Amino acid sequence: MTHFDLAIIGSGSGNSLITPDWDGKRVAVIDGGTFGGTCLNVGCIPTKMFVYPAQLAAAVSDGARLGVDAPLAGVRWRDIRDRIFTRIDAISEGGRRYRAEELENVTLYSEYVRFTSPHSLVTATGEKITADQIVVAAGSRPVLPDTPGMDLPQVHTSDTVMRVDELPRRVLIIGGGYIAAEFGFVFAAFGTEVTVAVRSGAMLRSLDETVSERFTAEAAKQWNLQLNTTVDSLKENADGSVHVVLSGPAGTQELDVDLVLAATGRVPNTDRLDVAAAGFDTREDGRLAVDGYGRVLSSGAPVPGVWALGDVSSDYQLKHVANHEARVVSHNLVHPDDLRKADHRFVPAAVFSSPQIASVGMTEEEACTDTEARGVELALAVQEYGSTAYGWAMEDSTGFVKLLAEKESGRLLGAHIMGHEASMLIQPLIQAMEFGLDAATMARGQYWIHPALTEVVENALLSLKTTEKPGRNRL
Ligand SMILES: Cc1cc2nc3c(=O)[nH]c(=O)nc-3n(C[C@H](O)[C@H](O)[C@H](O)COP(=O)(O)OP(=O)(O)OC[C@H]3O[C@@H](n4cnc5c(N)ncnc54)[C@H](O)[C@@H]3O)c2cc1C
Ligand SMILES: NC(=O)c1ccc[n+]([C@@H]2O[C@H](COP(=O)([O-])OP(=O)(O)OC[C@H]3O[C@@H](n4cnc5c(N)ncnc54)[C@H](O)[C@@H]3O)[C@@H](O)[C@H]2O)c1
Repeated sequence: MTHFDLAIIGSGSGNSLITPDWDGKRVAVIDGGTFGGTCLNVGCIPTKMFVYPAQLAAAVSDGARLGVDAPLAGVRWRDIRDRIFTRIDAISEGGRRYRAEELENVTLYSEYVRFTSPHSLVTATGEKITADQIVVAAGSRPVLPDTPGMDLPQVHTSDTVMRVDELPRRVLIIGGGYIAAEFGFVFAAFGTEVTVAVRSGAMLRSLDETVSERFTAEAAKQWNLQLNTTVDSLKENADGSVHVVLSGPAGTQELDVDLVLAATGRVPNTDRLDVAAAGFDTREDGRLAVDGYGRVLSSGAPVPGVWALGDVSSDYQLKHVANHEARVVSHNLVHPDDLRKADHRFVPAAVFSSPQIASVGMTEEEACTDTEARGVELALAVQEYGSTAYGWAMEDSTGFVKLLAEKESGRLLGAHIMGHEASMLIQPLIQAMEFGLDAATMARGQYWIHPALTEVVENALLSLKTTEKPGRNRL
């Protein structure tokens, strides 16, 4: 039995908890997977490193529309893959080595672990660990549908698909969420024939309805998008390809593909931690239950010295949220008399597909319910990229900014952007929401560079027709 001041389960966002506050104290970092967790190894970072070259390839193909004829000579998948993972694997290994070998007060256990009581753990090889404080940052993992044939080696999840040896000629993606949207774009831009099978009638259904509707329409132009469709079975053909049977509105369809990507959501890793042995509460979807300070709950009450953060417990499976929660827990671990709460009021997210999407705050449906319940009027504006000078330059016909605000106060309730660099355009709107800047002041209280694409945000704010008086001088 080895005792620590702090034990951290998970080296993703959990790794950032080892601040100078812990110098001279005994810390255990426990991770049975690849050091650095999901975002670094199989998530945000490698996907975006594929998305960027995909954008280059797509821009070349799109050039003819603007009078630039530049044929795409080819995409070197292996070179792209190796460049990405040479860089990432070195970062992961460097982080592992630093924790395992260079920090004297830190012990790294490269094993999976489970609870035996609220403050004691046992590793897969039977090593017993106890700690005064434990942080569960064990993340989530992909979940596969129970379709016959899902165990074929040609079936991948986001954990493995980025490392395949060859760019597949034909891909089936199952699911209509974030991962389907991003990988659909990457594969299609690289020249793969992409079929996306979605159970419901639209992609990205968790997002604002206008975004979901318009993105689905754009996706249908780029991929063989099969809506209201289930995958009935997958079978290996003699040539190593996969025979797929789908059921949809047109009846049964059959097709052959070279690779299948299951992008059907992620489940928290709580079930592998035996949290029942520690008496911790879980939510209906399996997440570990925490309070606003990140304290793990047991029968609704915080367990002293046990914390959780990130995908294993959060309402959001997003890295910037896991990072924020890690900062909150990091503070709370060493300031028991001055606990901080996580701020989940305005959590933004972006989907790095084509078109790109970014959103923050309420969807239209949520804003309608919210304003109705509070008896206030809702203001809504949809501003097309194509209505601004930069939109003309791009000959853009799909991008838009949608804003939702309280009519009288001009307080922004939600912002949704689809189009070129949506993830960057949204940042001033996130800032306005977080710092309470009203729409009219935001629109007229500052200069907007002409003719930058940000003018579409300025015009969307002006189009809101809120009735409030701007709080600062008009420019
Ligand atoms: C393909 C993909 C793309 C993504 N893109 C984005 C993006 O662009 N932007 C964004 O904000 N988010 C993105 N995400 C989500 C983001 O990666 C996660 O929200 C984030 O990484 C979660 O961090 P975490 O610290 O909670 O968990 P993780 O980083 O998953 O860390 C958990 C660690 O715990 C270890 N572990 C689990 N169980 C045990 C156990 N019992 N014992 C010991 N160790 C254990 C695991 O091995 C893992 O290393 C993406 C996710 C995926 C899959
Ligand atoms: N850019 C980003 O921030 C980013 C990118 C990728 C992933 N992520 C995070 O990772 C999470 C997981 O991504 P994801 O795309 O796997 O999940 P998701 O929840 O976004 O989408 C899952 C999709 O699979 C469908 N589905 C679920 N079970 C199914 C089944 N049995 N058969 C057919 N379809 C099924 C759902 O209806 C949905 O369309 C995301 O929710 C997101 O939080 C974020």
